[in-house]
This record gives sequence, structure tokens and C-alpha cells, in this order.
Amino acid sequence: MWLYLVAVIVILASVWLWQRIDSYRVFKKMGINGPPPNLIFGNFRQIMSQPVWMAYRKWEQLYGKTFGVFFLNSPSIVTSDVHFLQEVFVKQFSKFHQREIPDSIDTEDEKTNMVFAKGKRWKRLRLISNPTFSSLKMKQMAPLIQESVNSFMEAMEKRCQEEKPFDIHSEFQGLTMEVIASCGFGIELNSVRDNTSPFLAACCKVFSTPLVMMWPMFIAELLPSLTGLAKVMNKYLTRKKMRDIDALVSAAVQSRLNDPKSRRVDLLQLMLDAKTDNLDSTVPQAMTDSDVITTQEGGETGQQNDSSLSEIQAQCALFLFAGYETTSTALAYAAYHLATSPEAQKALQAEVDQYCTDEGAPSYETISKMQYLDMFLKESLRLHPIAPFGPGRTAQESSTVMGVHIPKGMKIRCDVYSIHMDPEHWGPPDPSLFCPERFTAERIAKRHPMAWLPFGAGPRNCIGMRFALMEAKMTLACLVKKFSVETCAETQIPLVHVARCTVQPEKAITVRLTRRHVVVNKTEE
Ligand code: HEM
Repeated sequence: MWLYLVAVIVILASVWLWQRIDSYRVFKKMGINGPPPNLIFGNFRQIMSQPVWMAYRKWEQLYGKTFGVFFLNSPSIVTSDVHFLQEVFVKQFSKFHQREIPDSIDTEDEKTNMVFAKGKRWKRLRLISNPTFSSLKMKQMAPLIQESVNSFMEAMEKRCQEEKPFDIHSEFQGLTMEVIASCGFGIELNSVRDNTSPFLAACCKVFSTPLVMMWPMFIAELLPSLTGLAKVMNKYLTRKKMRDIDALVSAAVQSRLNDPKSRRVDLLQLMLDAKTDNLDSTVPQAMTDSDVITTQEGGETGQQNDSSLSEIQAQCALFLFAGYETTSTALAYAAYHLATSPEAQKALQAEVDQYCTDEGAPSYETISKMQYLDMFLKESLRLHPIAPFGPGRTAQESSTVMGVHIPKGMKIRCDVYSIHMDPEHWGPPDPSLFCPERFTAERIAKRHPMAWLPFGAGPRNCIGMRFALMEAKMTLACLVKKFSVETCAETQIPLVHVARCTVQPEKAITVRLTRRHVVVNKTEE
């Protein structure tokens, strides 16, 4: 009896071992090199023992621009080859329209937001949301952002008067929370600054990521037969975490629907106005590259229904999450470069003095004219891509990319840091140096379009890019118009990155503000 039992265990273990070793041959069969995986964890432990971008950069030097790694069980191609990425993100998008997401997430659940949605559902959500982020809508929303920037400047005034170093990152967090509360849901500014605001409490709950939230992902990866259970667990934990914010968004939706006088131009209203029923009927059966690419342009109209209402709620909650931390961190990195690159700060101030002649935050039209501001921000985002793990895709069918056969289900991860530091795209000067002049029109024209990826690329890029850039530009222009940002003994130089939900500065961005005395040149066209 015992002998039989031992024999069965040995046979099962051998089958498991053989399957595992065989699954690790996947890259060899494709002709792709990569770091040798551990039998149980794949390359997961190497990836977790250091910031992932450092692991990628090391492997890129050892194995070339395209290599294979195993996140626990799942194989992923990691690449910094811009030609390969252009195929995946743009040219063959219909085969790679899905982001690479853990199996524990139920992509069809109506509460699952656009980031994790799949296929036609993603396309419908994107079509509904695209018009909300068009240039025209940004222009209409600009006054709300200007209002928040003006109240942020009052806080900066106090900081300057105090003459003490302070953490400008946390000030930016207050600003971006106000902006997204106001532009997202019409929530009054004062209620956000108030620490007892239920809005703030609900947001804090969403932003905290306790380890327990990762369990479903580990279960689905290590024991694929328990994926169903992992999905149920994930749904339960996510709904629990989102309960308060869902209730707030739902109340805001109901009040808009019940009281037509409460209309205002904000993300929630624009989403409610983008009616969805007819969109369903416009989604074609087959998803071709060209029809998916048209999702960039905007959506059509139709009738509202209950199911889309709850989907809209989920998207609005997502915008809150996506719009807060990313933009405040982008501003914090930009402030670091204002302080540590005085020449670039002077050049920016010269441009601001020329264009921003009115009191208060500049208008949408004014910031659109300011080229150096655009170059400054883009260079800061190149050196500090805040969401470098965002741009990834999963093959929805097998295909051939740059001569490599990609099987269905293969994940493609983008090595954003290596691309952003590649002298082939960015030199000279040395890509590790801050130099906004890399973004002159002539240099951009000569560069591969996939060389700058802070917002991802292709039809599934960041939908909020225009919104984030507008907010960041208005804030920076206003800040340097009145003050110079300076380093102090507490400023961490060079700054160190750490991976949290996004890639954050390890320490506070501590700076000092000094008042400028400017003779304003009234030359604005
Ligand atoms: C500096 C600020 C921001 C950065 C660096 C950033 C970065 C990114 C990146 C890298 C992606 C993945 C793109 C891809 O897969 O190709 C993404 C997706 C997304 N972002 Fe942003 N983001 C920012 C601000 C915002 C804002 C303000 C919003 C909304 C208010 C937003 C909403 C989204 C959404 C909804 C997606 C998913 C799009 C889809 O799957 O179709 N982001 N973002």
C-alpha cells in the first residue's frame, strides 16, 4: 500500500517537474535568451530583490534588447526594441489590445474598469470615455484647474513667507487631489482641504495597498487550477476597498441625474453625456487594427442604461485614482529639476514672463503656446517615467513580430527605463543628464516615436495624458512666475526612485522658495 502511494507521489511529482521544465523551454523554442529561471519562482525573486527596472537594465546588457523572463509561472517577453514595440502597440494592435494583467482579475465584471477591461468591452469603455478627454473638453475644464492652481499658489505664498524648506511633493498631492475632486466629481475644494472630509477618507482607503490584495494574484499564478477562487477573492477584496468611493461616486451620479441644475463641465458630467447604448451596436464583430485605432478620435452617442451607469461609476473612480498620484509625482520630479538645474529654470522663467502676463493661473491657450515648458516637462518625464510598468500587452492570438513567433497568451512587457536611457535615441549629451533641448521640434522629428513612453503608446495609451499635462503645465508656469525653486541641505541629490503603486522619489522633495522680482514684459499675443 505505502509502496503504491510513494509510487503515485513520485509519478505526480515527475509529471509536474517535466511540465515545469518544459514550460521553461518556451523562450529557447522562440530563439530568445534570458536569465535562467528558478524551478518554482521563475525569475520572480531576482525581480523582487531590486527595483524591477534595474533588473531589466542588467538583463538587457547581458541578453540584448529583447529577452524572456518568468514572473512565477508566466513567461513574459521584455523588450526595449522600439521597432518591436511599434509592431505590438500600434501596427498589430488588434492582436495585442489586452494589457498584461493577472489572471485573478475578472475582466468581464461590470465593476472592472477600463485599465483591466478586455476586447469589445474595453473598446466600448474607451469610446465612451475618449470624448471626455478631447482638446475641446480640456479647454472647457481648464477654468476648474486654474481655480485649484490659484488656491495652491496661496499655500506657496505662505511657504515662501515662512522662509523654511518644505516638502513640495506633498503640496502637489493636495493640489492634484483638489483638481481631480473638482474636475472629476464637482466636489468643493474646501471639503478636500478639510482632513475630516469623507472624500479624502475614501481616497486614502483606495490608495492603500495591503499585502492581502496580492494573494489572489499569487494563488492564480502558482496554482492555476484555483484561478476561479482567486477571481472571487479578488472581487471581494476590491469591492471592499472601493465601497466608500463607490458610494460617493454613486451619490454624485444620482444627484446629477435627479437635478438638471447641478450640471457642470467635469469628467462625471462628460461621461454621463457620452451615451452608450448606440455604441454597443457600433462595435464591429471583428476588431481590426484600423477600427481599433479610430477609438483615439472619440465616440458616438446613444441612450443611457443602468449597466452603463455602473460602468461609468467604475471609470470615474478609476480617474480619481489615476489622476491623483501620477500627476503629483510628475510635478514633484519637475520641481526637483527646477531646483537642481538653475539654467533651465531661468529659461523657463523667461518664457513664462513673456507669455503669462495676466494675474493667476495661465489659460489653456497660453500654456499651449509655451514650447520650453513643454520641453521641460517632457524631459523630466523621460528621466522619471512614473508608471513604467503600465505599458504591457498580452497576445490575443499567435502572431509574428520582427521574425519571432509569438504564441497566444504571451505577455510583452516594455522596458521603459532602458529606452529612455538609450544614447541611440537620446544622446548627446549623456542621457542621464537633464536637458530639455532634447525636445526641440527638429530632434523630435528625427527620433523614433516609441522612444518616449511615459504615457505608453498606441490606441491603449494613457487616456488622461492631455489632462495631466495641462494641470502640470499650469502649475509649473504659475510657480516659476512668482518664485524660484531652490535646493537646500535636505534635498536628496541625486534623487533615488522606489517602486510603490507608481515609481516615487524615495524621500520627500525638500526645496525652498524665493520670491522673484520681475518686470513683466507685456508682449503676449
Ligand atoms: C503624469 C501623469 C500620468 C502618467 C505618467 C500616466 C501614465 C499612464 C501609463 C503609462 C498608462 C499605460 C499606457 C499603455 O498601456 O500604453 C496609463 C493608462 C491609463 N491612464 Fe494614465 N497617466 C497619468 C495620468 C492620468 C490621468 C490624469 C488619468 C485620468 C484622469 C489617467 C487615466 C488612465 C487610464 C484610464 C488608463 C488606461 C487606458 C486604457 O486601458 O485604455 N492617467 N497611464
